[in-house]
Amino acid sequence: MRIAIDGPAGAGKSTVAKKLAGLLGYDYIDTGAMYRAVALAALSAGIPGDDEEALTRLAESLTIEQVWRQDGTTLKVFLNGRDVTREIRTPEVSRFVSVIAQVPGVRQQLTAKQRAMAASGRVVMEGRDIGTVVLPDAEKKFFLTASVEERARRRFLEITGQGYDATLEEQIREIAARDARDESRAVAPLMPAPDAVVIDTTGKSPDQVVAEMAALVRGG
Ligand SMILES: Nc1ncnc2c1ncn2[C@@H]1O[C@H](COP(=O)(O)OP(=O)(O)OP(=O)(O)O)[C@@H](O)[C@H]1O
Ligand SMILES: Nc1ccn([C@@H]2O[C@H](COP(=O)(O)O)[C@@H](O)[C@H]2O)c(=O)n1
Repeated sequence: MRIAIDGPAGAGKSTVAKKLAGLLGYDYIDTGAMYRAVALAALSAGIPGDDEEALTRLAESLTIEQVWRQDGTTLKVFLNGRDVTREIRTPEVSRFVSVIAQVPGVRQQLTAKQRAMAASGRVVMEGRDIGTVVLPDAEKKFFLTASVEERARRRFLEITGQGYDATLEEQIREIAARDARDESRAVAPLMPAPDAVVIDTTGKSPDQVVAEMAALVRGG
């Protein structure tokens, strides 16, 4: 079974996707990490966000690998063989990623790589367009949501918990800006697939959300 999980930033996709994959013994693929790897490579190469040709060539040339340890927590991301797991999460990459994600050629390149990665089945894949574009015939599709304030609060707690400086207002602005770009882009805009189960995670713990999803997966 291929399980697609989509939704906006901070809805809890990675958290529940890892737990669900661990529970089912499935592979886990974080497609946002792949867009982040392209953004990191573009920043390093000094390619601007509006150079669609250079960004597309770059996305085509990169080797992006993910190594998932089925302990329910550990995903490592490698860019051309180098571990970039931490580097792809910097604020600079987070600001740039939804810009390069608007480039149709970049999306085409990454979609092809993602389909190849899911070919074995038994996979939980999360992102923004998995149920609509990457795996439109996935056996189970979920779309997670939560209010902007709730998602920003979660991100704020995560960042400050790691010892970094942040304000809630700045997180609300950043998440709202990313939502706007993801929802309005011409190719593969963020939206639920017509056959996705929509789950509002506001006020629910990750374990509650995973239990809800696992019941739906097992129930067929
Ligand atoms: N149901 C939940 N209740 C409370 N906090 C949650 C819940 N789900 C996730 N979180 C927390 O919210 C933060 C964001 O979650 P996560 O990274 O899983 O979101 P995401 O949808 O994958 O975001 P992004 O698309 O930006 O990667 C994390 O700190 C996580 O621990
Ligand atoms: N299938 C996807 C996945 C991600 N994106 C873009 O990447 C950004 C970062 O994603 P995270 O899940 O790591 O936060 C996201 O804001 C999208 O712009 C995408 O377009 N399609």
